[in-house]
Parts: sequence; C-alpha cells; structure tokens
Amino acid sequence: MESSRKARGTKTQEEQWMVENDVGQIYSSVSSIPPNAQSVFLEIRRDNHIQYLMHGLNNLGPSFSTLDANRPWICYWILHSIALLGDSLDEELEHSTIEFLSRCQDPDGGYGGGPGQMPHLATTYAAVNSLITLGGPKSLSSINRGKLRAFLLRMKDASGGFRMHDGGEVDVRACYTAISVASVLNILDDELTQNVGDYILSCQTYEGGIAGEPGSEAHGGYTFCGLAAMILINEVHRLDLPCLIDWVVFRQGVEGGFQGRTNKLVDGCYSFWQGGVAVIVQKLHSVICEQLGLSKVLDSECDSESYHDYETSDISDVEECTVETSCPLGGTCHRRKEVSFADIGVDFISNKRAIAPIFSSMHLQQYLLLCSQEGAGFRDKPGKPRDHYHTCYCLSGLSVCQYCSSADADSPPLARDILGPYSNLLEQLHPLYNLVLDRYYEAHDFFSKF
Ligand SMILES: CC(C)=CCC/C(C)=C/CC/C(C)=C/COP(=O)(O)OP(=O)(O)O
Ligand SMILES: [Zn+2]
Repeated sequence: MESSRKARGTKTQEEQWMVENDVGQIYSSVSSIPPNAQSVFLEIRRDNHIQYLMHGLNNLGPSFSTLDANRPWICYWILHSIALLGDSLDEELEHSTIEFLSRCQDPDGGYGGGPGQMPHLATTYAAVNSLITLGGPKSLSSINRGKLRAFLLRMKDASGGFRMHDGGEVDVRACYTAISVASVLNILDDELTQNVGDYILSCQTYEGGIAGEPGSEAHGGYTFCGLAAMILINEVHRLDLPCLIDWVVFRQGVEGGFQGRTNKLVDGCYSFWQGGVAVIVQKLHSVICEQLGLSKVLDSECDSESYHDYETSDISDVEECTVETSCPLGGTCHRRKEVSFADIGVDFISNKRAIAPIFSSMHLQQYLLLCSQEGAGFRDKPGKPRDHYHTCYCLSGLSVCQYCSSADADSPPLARDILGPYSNLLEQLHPLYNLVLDRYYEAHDFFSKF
C-alpha cells in the first residue's frame, strides 16, 4: 500500500491539504469569535439547502441528461436530504417522482438507472429507499415485491455474493444493496441469505475493515455495507469486531472528518460510511464483549438516557450462544439464535446503544459544518464543489453524530451533544438502511402485512 509520507520531515498528503485549504485557519478564526457569536458559523443553512435540493429534483425530468444512468440515486440523495432536514415535497412533485421511479422499474423486477434501462442493484436500492422516503400507500405499493425478489435471486452468485447486474461484478456493495432492499420489503429468506455471510467474511482484511472483494483494500464504503448486511442476515458475530473497531477509530483525522482508507484524505461523505459503522457497533456490545472474552454490561446498567451518566460494570451476564445449527437448506447455518428476518431492523433500533461513542462526534460535526457545508449544499472538502451525493451523506453523518450519545432511540439528544444551536437538530435515521427512522417504521408496518 502506498504511503502518503514521502520522506522524513516532509508533509503528509493530509498536512499538505490542510495548509493549502486553510483548514487550521477556518477552525481558529471561528474559535477566536466569542461563543455566543459562533453559532452563526455553526448553523445548518436549512432553507438554502432545501432550495438547492428542490431545484435538483425539479430538474429531474425526461430531459435530464447528466448522470443519466443514476437518476434513482439523485432522487434518493435529494429526497433523503430533504427528509433529514425535516421537510417534504408538495403533492405534484411527489406524484411526478413516484411516476418517474415507476418508469425505471423493470417489468421483470428491479430498477434501472432511468426508464428502459437494465435493472441494477445499486439503482434498485436507491429507488426503493426513495419510495420509502416519500412514503404513503401509493408510493409503497408501486414496488413489485414479487418481481423484485425474482431479480435478486437472478443476481445471486455461486460464491454466495450478489452481482450488481446481469453479467456485472460481484462485490460487498451488491450484497448490501440486495440484502437491504429484501429486508426492508420483508422478502428476505434463507434462499437469498445463503452463503452471503461467507462472501462478506472473506472480504474482511488484515486491517480490520472490509474490502469490496476478497484480496482488495479495506474501505469505509464497503465496511459499512458488509457490517450492515451481516447484521441484517443475523451473522454479525462471524466478523472480527474488535479488529474492525480498531480500524474504524483510526480513520478519523485531525481535521475531525473521516478518511475512507488508510493514508487517504478525509472526505465529508465518510461521515456517514465510517460514522455509520461507528454508531452501529455501539449496539453490538454483547457480541463484542463475547469476542473479547469480557463479561457483558447488564442491561439494567444501561437505563441511563445518555452516556454522560454511564459507568461500566464487569458483572458476568454473557449470553448463551447457539452456533452452527443445521440449516433448513442443508449445509451449515451460522445464525446464533432463531430470529425472524422481518424483526431484525426493528429489534436493532430498540436495543440500547450500550457502548458510548467510539469517535469524536463534536469534532466530526465541526468538520461537517465548517469545512463541508457551503452556502447551500455540502461538499467533500474545501476546494471541491458541492453535489447531491455529498449533501446526502454529510447530512446523514450529521444526524448520526447528533443522536449517537443518546442511549436509546426514544430519548432526544441533549443540547451539549449538538454542535451549534439546538435548531440544528436533524431527523434521526436508521443506520442499517440509511432511511429516516419514521419512514422506516411506516414501511415496516406496511410490508409486514404481506
Ligand atoms: C450502498 C452503496 C452503493 C455503497 C457504496 C459504498 C462506497 C462509498 C464505496 C466506495 C467505493 C470506493 C472504493 C471508493 C474509493 O474512491 P476514491 O479512491 O475516489 O476515494 P478515497 O480516496 O477516499 O478512497
Ligand atoms: Zn466523498
């Protein structure tokens, strides 16, 4: 792996970038302002962001030509950003977005990058998450779940992994997008999950993070995908979690942002990919303690509403584990306990975050608000232009930061956990799907009827 440090005494790529872009200057000029005046700089420019996002969606018509094979993604980035900001579309725009996404749906299942295009797992994930974010019976019932399941099965590879599209590449992103849509639409079953865990496990590297394919380099995007998918198929205990945690905590840079992989620059979008991993592991205390050979903190110890009041305990309460039971489809099943796939997403949210945040949430919020936020929209880093992808994942990362210090999903964050004014508070999201939590619950209720 290439190191960014050229020779002793020279600057790393990261140090060079900080100097060139005046990142130290941005931070010190804000901290030299009296605290009561700082909030102007630390405020989320909510109205400006919404205006920028609405403009993007209004231009997503048949004449829209840039990123032509990615239009469901643009819908998702914009709709999810608007939902995180607590806003929604007017009826006409909502109707035309549902119509547009319906035209991207393939008659044989799945969604393509535009009307008439070949179905693809990434755009299927984007379209399904967009329709769930829009919510309501018209939007949710527009998804042909039976055909979608058939498409997912056609994309399944002999390795256990999934292919992005017919004849396309098999990777961890394909595994996650397939598992995420199947889980949220309540069509996940033993046939779809068979050997997916083996494939993802083969992508965890010596560094602890997860790569896109076996033998590649660990990366934040794939680590998020692999970890979330392993939870959704109830096989997360098979990953080396202490090693994964060790890797992710060292990905937060001195600027406060996260990098995607070792020796690369920080980028606002990794606030969600890596920040998402960091908050997901807060809920995995039981399996982490077991892997470390430690006793679990009793649930009763976790009744507090915030980590500021937490104390750990070494009281022995290790859960019994059932490993390698026989699988209805034959072979070995790596599930620990019989749980219904339909309940995993809801159970995940109702579990307490029994581990305190493993990254500096304040420092990440500082990077996002001062370095990634533009007058309207967000960017990777100073010097780069804003775009809808970074707006979506920077806002998702901010939401993750704002809620990560509350022990459970029902307790609102404390003012001290929000950088800037409390009016910066965004909607809470479900970190396994990256959907606003209320929209996830609506979809879960809707699809549990089938
Ligand atoms: C749900 C879904 C489709 C998830 C996708 C996850 C994701 C963001 C994967 C990243 C892929 C990758 C190796 C980027 C490296 O780009 P780079 O070399 O330009 O960036 P870097 O220098 O920051 O590594
Ligand atoms: Zn980025």
